[in-house]
Amino acid sequence: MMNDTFLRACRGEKTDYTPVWFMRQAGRYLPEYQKIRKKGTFLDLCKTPELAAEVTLQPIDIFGMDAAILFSDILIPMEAMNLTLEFHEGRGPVFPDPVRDQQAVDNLIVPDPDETMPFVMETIRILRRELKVPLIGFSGAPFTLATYLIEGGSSKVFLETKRMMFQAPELYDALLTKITRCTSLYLQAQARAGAQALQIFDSWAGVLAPCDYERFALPYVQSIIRDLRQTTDVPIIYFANNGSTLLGHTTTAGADVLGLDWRINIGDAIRKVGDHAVQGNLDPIALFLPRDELRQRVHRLLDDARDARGHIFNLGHGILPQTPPEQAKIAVDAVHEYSGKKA
Ligand SMILES: Cc1c2[nH]c(c1CCC(=O)O)Cc1[nH]c(c(CCC(=O)O)c1C)Cc1[nH]c(c(CCC(=O)O)c1C)Cc1[nH]c(c(C)c1CCC(=O)O)C2
Repeated sequence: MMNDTFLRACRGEKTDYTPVWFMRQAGRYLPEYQKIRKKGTFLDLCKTPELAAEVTLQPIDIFGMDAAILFSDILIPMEAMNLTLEFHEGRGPVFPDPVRDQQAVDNLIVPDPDETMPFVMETIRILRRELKVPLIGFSGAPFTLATYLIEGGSSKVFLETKRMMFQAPELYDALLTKITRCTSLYLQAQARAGAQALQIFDSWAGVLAPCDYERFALPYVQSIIRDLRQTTDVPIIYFANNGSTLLGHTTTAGADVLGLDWRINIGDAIRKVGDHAVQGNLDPIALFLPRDELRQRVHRLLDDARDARGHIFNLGHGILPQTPPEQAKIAVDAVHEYSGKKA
């Protein structure tokens, strides 16, 4: 029997209880992950379907989340676009050749996802055979992906990205248009392979002024979602991190579900986003609260979200590597018990 509570909540249908999963739920806070990760590099793990599937399943088996998220990374398709991608321990992703001029944009290809990323599609097929909860596929949003390409890795102030927007808007648009096409095809391929929902991560949307978000980030997300609506009916989740001041815009992205970070009260957000389902939004560091306070936090969040047209409990951003696994368990159980899941 398939547990479809998560998919029903995405579509705004009534559910017996509130479904829960955590962004970055497969990862370094789990000793079980560390054990497999030790055998090779992060990119090797992403590209080995049996192992990627195994680490995807770990949090489901350990904590009983209501959805699984494919183990991969938003930057994997950037490699397929013809870029060199490295992960440096302690520093995160690095693109040694940043994309900052016309020639670098011309060098990018729009890859066939089935040919260039067969390991992703194979991981999805393995997972669909093994899972009893829905599988979420994902991508980065074009703006967020572009920041890594233009900056050459992670950034704090995004000077090079904003400089390109403001001083070379045509170059910026050419780059974003290629990333958008790649992402659209990549998500469609994930749905064809068996992904049952798709999440678009816009991790850096919140660094933009609303007028720049509207011009330089939102149209590309809208374009991807329009394409997806032509080819698949899986629910689409759009997570614009640090985006509570952008809700007037993000509601026009075309998604079924809006992901929320923790900087806004979820009840206030629900009043603003009308007929969308919402996903979120516990501060990931609230998982470090003493047990009873953590449980109370979870209860309060569920109370605040009671008028939602669909609520998927999640963190407001990814779970931190330092999180004690037993604290994740307390939160998942609290969501299930308080929202009425039968044992
Ligand atoms: C911005 C971003 C990235 N990747 C991702 C985002 C968007 C979400 C967010 O905002 O957090 C998305 C992502 N990355 C990973 C997943 C797997 C699925 C899951 O959520 O469990 C997902 C959905 C695995 C990962 N992606 C990465 C790891 C750690 C790799 C390791 O094991 O050493 C994992 C498990 C590496 C990664 N990947 C990225 C960074 C900045 C880093 C290094 C920083 C860090 O260490 O947290 C880019």
